[in-house]
Amino acid sequence: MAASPAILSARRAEGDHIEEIERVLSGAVSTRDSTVVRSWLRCVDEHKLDPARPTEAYIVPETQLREHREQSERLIGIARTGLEHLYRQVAGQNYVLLLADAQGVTVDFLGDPAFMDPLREAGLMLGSEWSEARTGTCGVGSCIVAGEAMTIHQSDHFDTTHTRLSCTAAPIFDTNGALTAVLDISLLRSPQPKVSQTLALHLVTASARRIELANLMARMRSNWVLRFSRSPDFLDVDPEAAIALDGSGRILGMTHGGAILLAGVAGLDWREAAGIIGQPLSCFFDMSVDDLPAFTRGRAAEERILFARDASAVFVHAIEPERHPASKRMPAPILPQSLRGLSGGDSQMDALQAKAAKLAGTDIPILLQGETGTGKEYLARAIHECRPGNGSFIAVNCASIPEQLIESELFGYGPGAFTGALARGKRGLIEEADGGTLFLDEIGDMPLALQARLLRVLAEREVTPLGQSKPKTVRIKIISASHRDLGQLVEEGRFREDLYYRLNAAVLTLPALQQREDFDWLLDRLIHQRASAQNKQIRLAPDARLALSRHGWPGNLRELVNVIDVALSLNEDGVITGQDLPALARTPPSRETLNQQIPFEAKRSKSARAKLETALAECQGNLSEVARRLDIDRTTVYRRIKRLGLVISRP
Ligand SMILES: Nc1ncnc2c1ncn2[C@@H]1O[C@H](COP(=O)(O)OP(=O)(O)OP(=O)(O)O)[C@@H](O)[C@H]1O
Repeated sequence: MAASPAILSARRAEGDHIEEIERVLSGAVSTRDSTVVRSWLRCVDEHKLDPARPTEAYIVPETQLREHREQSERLIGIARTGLEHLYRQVAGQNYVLLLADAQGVTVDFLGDPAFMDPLREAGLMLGSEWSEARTGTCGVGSCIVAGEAMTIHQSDHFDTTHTRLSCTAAPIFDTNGALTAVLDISLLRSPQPKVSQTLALHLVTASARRIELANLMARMRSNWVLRFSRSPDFLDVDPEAAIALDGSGRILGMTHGGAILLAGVAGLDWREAAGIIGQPLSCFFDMSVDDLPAFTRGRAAEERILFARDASAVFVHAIEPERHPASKRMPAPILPQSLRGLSGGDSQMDALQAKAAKLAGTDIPILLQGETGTGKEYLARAIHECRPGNGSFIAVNCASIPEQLIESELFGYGPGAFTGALARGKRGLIEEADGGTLFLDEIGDMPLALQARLLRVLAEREVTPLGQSKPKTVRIKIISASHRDLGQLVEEGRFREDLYYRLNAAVLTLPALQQREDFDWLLDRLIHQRASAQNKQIRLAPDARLALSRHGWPGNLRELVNVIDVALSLNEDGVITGQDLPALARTPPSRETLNQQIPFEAKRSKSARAKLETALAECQGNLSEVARRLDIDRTTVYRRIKRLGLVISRP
C-alpha cells in the first residue's frame, strides 16, 4: 500500500535532518546555534549515536525513579513552589514543566492532565531520562553538559524521534557550585521560528535562579547571606546572585549568579568557581565580616553599594544569620524612608533612629545635641520629611541673626510696629512654619528675654506678632539644636530652666564621627552620594581608608564631606588614594587640638579611647575580658580597636 502524503513528508524531513547532521559532521558551516552544533558532534564522537537509528524516549524503572526522587527530595521540595509559579506564568500555552536531576532523570513534572497520553508518548513524564548520552541533543541533556540555559527547538534535536518538540532548559546549581538539576519547559507543538521561545528562556532562567536562592537560604540560614543586584530597585525583591558566609567572613556557599560574580572579580571562568568556597570575602570585595551589619535592610537599597576588587560596583543586601530558625522572630521596626539612611549599624545611631521615628509623628519638641557638624540639621530635616502634611521646614540660626532682629524675625510684626518696619507688617518665621517644622539651631544663643516668649509659644501654641494684641494659633513641630551643653548654660544662669525642661523632654544626641562604629559604611555612603551627584564612579584605596579612619574628625561629618569633595576633585583614574586627601586627613590632630576644638561629646570619645587602651593593657589583650569590663559586646570592642587604630598586644 502506498504511504500517505503526511508519512512521505515526514520521511523526507527525517532524510533532510540526517543529511544536515552529516554535513555538519564533515565540517560544513551551519546556521544552527553553536551549542547545538557542539552537541551534535558530541552525540557522534562521544556518545556514539547514529542519527539514522532513532530511539524511543526512555523511562527508568519505578524502583530507580524512587531512588532518584529520594536523592533529590530536598531540592524537589524547594523547587516545587518555583515550578508551580512558572507553570502559572505559562498557563494555557500547553507547556509542560520538568525538573530533572543531574543524570537527566525527570524527578518532578507539571503538565495538563488533558494531554497526558501524547505527553507520555513523547517522553514528557515523570521518570523519563533525558541525558544527552541516551537521547542525543535535547534541552535537559545538552543543558547538563554545557551548564548553561538553552532552547533545543524542533530539528535542533539530534534524534528524529524528538524533532516535534521544543525544549527550553536552565541549569540549577548546588550551593557548592555543582550542577544539581535542570528546569525544563517543553512544548509538544510550537511555532516554527525558534525566537518564539525567547520568553520561555527568560522565564526558565529566572525560575532556576530563584530556586537556587531558595536552596541557599534553606541550607545556610544560620549564616550570613549576601544578596547582589546590579540595580537597587530589584535588590530586595529579585536579586541576581547570593553567597553565604561563615562567622569569619569565608565563603560557604553561592548561587550560580554568585559564582559568576565572584569568578568575574577574581578573573576566573565560572567553571573554576568551586575553588572560591572557603576564600575570605575580602579577597573579592572591599569589605570584611564586621561591615556586614551596615548592609542590612534597615538602609535604603541604593545606599548599600559595594565595591569589588576589580573596581566594579554592585548593590548588596546582607541578611543576618537566623539564630532560631524554628521560632518566629519579631519583625524589625520599619523606619520611615528619610530616617533609614542615618545609620549603618552604629548602636547609638540605631537607637536614635528608632527614637526619632517614634517622636516624629508627635508634637513633642525635640532637642538635638551633638558637636558641630555631627548632622543635627540633617537629622531635623529627616524628621520633618517623615511627618505627614506638606508644611515647610523653617531653619533659624539663633546665633547668626543679630539679637535685636531675632524677635521680629521669629514673631513677625504688625503694620508700623516700629521705626523701619515694613508698612504692611511681616509674617514671622514661627507663622511661616505653621503646619510644618521650626528648626531653632544654636538655641543656646537665644537671648534670655526671647526664651520667655518662645516658652509661651511652646506652652500655648500661639504667636503674637510685635505691635499686635491678638495671638494667632500655630501648629508646629519645634526641633531645637545646640552643640553646647544646655544643662551647663542653665547652671550658669544663661538659659531658662523652664524652657530647658520643656525642650529636653525628648533629647537626641548625635555621636561624634570618631565614635561611630559604622564609620566605614558612612564613608562609603558619602563617597557614593557625592560622586553620583557629579556622575562619577569612585573607589577608595586601602591607604586612604586607613588614613580617614584614623583621623580625629573634630569637624565631624561636615569636615568629612569637605575632605571627600576635595578628594573627588584631586583623584585620578577614579581611585582616591592617600595622596588625594588634604593634609588634615592624613595627620591625626594632636590631643591639644582636640581639647581646644571639641566641647563635651568628643571629650567623651577621647576618654573612650583612654578607657579602651587601659582595659586592653590590663586584660593583656583578651577581648572578651575587655568587653566584660567595659560592658559592651566583643564585636564592639573589636570595631573600636580597628577604628581607633589600637594595637592588641598579648603577653
Ligand atoms: N547622615 C548624613 N548623611 C549625609 N550627609 C550628612 C549627614 N549628616 C550630616 N551630613 C552633612 O554634613 C554636614 C554637616 O551637617 P549639619 O549641618 O546637619 O550638622 P550640624 O550638626 O547641624 O552642624 P552645626 O552644629 O555646625 O550647625 C552637612 O553638609 C550635611 O549635609
